Amino acid sequence: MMASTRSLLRTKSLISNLPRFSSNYKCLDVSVNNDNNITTVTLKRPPVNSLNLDLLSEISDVLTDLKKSKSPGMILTSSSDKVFTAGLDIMEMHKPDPERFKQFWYALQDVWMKLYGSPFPTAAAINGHAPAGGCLLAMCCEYRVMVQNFNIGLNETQLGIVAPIWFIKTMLNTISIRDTELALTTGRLFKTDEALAVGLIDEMATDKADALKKANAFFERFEMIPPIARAYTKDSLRGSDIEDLKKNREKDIQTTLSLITQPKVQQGLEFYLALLKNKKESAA
Ligand SMILES: CC/C=C\C/C=C\C/C=C\CC/C=C/CC(=O)SCCNC(=O)CCNC(=O)[C@H](O)C(C)(C)COP(=O)(O)OP(=O)(O)OC[C@H]1O[C@@H](n2cnc3c(N)ncnc32)[C@H](O)[C@@H]1OP(=O)(O)O
Repeated sequence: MMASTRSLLRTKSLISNLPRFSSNYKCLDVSVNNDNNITTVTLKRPPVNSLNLDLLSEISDVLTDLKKSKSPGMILTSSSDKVFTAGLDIMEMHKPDPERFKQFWYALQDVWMKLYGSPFPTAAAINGHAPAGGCLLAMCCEYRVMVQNFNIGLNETQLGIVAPIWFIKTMLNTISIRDTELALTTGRLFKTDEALAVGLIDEMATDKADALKKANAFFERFEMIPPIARAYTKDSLRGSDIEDLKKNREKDIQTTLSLITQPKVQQGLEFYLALLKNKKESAA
């Protein structure tokens, strides 16, 4: 084979392996670092990146693309300078239309299964608050770097709701059983330094640039590790949690819908929404 043909074929195979990202994302920026081919996925759904059906569907799509293209790794971050994500969009849970809620919850399950179980390594550069669903996304990643002076945690009980079992398993995969129980029952939000002390995050950063630099450095650990060995090992650790949800997916949707539509839970959400609004009014 002529050298020029070989090089053309090599170029073609490189091109076919490059991640193909839709340019139509409305709530995400997706960029690939030329130095290490790591993809940075930036959440951009102002004001607080709350996770609604649209945003979750886009995250799910990008995770599929990354897996197909055999990406060497992904960093999740936010375009906001104070919120990573405010968690699930409360408006999807307040007086929900049942059909829409089912789609919403299905999309959340999809994101969780794909992110928690991704064969490629993942890191979160947490450059703002990460309550509830925000903490969940960060914990799905394998490594967390968080900018100082923000909050992270599963605070569901503070809203009068209960973190689903797969949220809990994700925290148990991250911190101790004892710390998980204390954190969940009290709905504790940890400041960055407290999160580091308990192991909820791996490193602190001074700002977003520092967080991205440290997150990028994480991937260097895998330079000499065969990706297949890495992926199988991760699956051995996390796969059974994912299988449990796969088996109970429909039941999980139905149970969540029936819990969330309980009048007491709806009243709790209304009260919480009012608190958020009042906070703004009293600050003005
Ligand atoms: C007995 C059995 C019971 C029950 C079982 C019940 C259910 C079980 C089933 C389901 C479990 C569901 C699990 C849910 C997990 C979640 O993720 S719930 C969401 C939790 N999120 C939060 O608690 C965060 C709330 N937000 C904040 O604390 C602050 O907004 C934040 C610190 C993130 C940012 O602060 P700041 O920059 O000052 O912004 P504002 O507070 O001013 O907010 C700007 C506007 O955004 C609105 N907003 C904030 N968070 C959300 C949100 N999560 N969803 C929708 N909207 C949100 C806020 O109201 C402001 O709106 P406005 O501009 O006033 O219109």
